[in-house]
Amino acid sequence: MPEEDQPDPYSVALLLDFDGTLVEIADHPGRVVIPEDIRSAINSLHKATDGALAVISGRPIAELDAFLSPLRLPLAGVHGLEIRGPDGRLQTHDYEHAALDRLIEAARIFERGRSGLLVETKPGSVAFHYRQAPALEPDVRAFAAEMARSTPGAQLMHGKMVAELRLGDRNKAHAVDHLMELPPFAGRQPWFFGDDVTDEDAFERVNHMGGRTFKIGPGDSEAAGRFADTAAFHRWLVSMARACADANDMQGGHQTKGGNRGGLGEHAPSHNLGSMK
Ligand SMILES: O=P(O)(O)OC[C@H]1O[C@H](O[C@H]2O[C@H](CO)[C@@H](O)[C@H](O)[C@H]2O)[C@H](O)[C@@H](O)[C@@H]1O
Repeated sequence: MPEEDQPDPYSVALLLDFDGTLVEIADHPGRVVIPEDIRSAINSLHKATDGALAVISGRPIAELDAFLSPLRLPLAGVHGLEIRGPDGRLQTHDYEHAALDRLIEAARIFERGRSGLLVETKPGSVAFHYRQAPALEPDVRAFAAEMARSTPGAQLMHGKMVAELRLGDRNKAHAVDHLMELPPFAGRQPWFFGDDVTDEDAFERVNHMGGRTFKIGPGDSEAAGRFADTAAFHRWLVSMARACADANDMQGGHQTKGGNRGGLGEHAPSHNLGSMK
């Protein structure tokens, strides 16, 4: 890995997508599992960066908390509609609740008799998962497009085996903007990691901010860097966390600039931080 691809925990903010990035894609949204070494690496890197690590996901914050427990991290949920900053304060962007009720009602009717279709309802959003019935894709896309046309303020997004209708005019770029204005994120270089088309808004924004962007897996992307798959990203994340822990041990776990980060010391070489392969 080139030296410039090795983050210095003192100066970067790590922004991580959840599905396909921190967890492997599963056949059902409720069946994802966060590997213990990844939970532990996230915890170490959250400390090493003085708290400048956040998860930015399409899932609601309550679900992310449940999967990540006992970690309690800065989070952006439902593609930026919900944000919980480092101080623990939750902010929710407004949307028309009556419009969501109408979307849910129509979705439930559409779902009837379509075996394998999963309708997921979230604050400000309805998602139609067809992973268990891929033949439904054209039908789902046509229905979701029609609902988007007939619902003022609805945005249609296509993710991995899912079509999603969102209200509230937010996307992951807004989440990046919001978090990067807050300490300890402010003033750091954002590094964003994601696997899906729903991460593209954030890739563009982070590129524009002079940050680093990494796409996980195949597919066209605005991201400048790439990991072959989720497993490759996990190896890199774990090696980076280990390097931070080793650097901290070398310092005897002493207080470093900004507190006891459990991270690399001010003068530690950045090439300790592992490889992307
Ligand atoms: O922004 P993310 O953290 O990547 O979340 C995107 C969506 O992830 C979930 O759906 C996806 O993952 C499921 C589990 O692996 C998979 O079964 C599904 O096909 C994928 O689309 C989640 O259910 C959605 O709410 C998120 O928006």
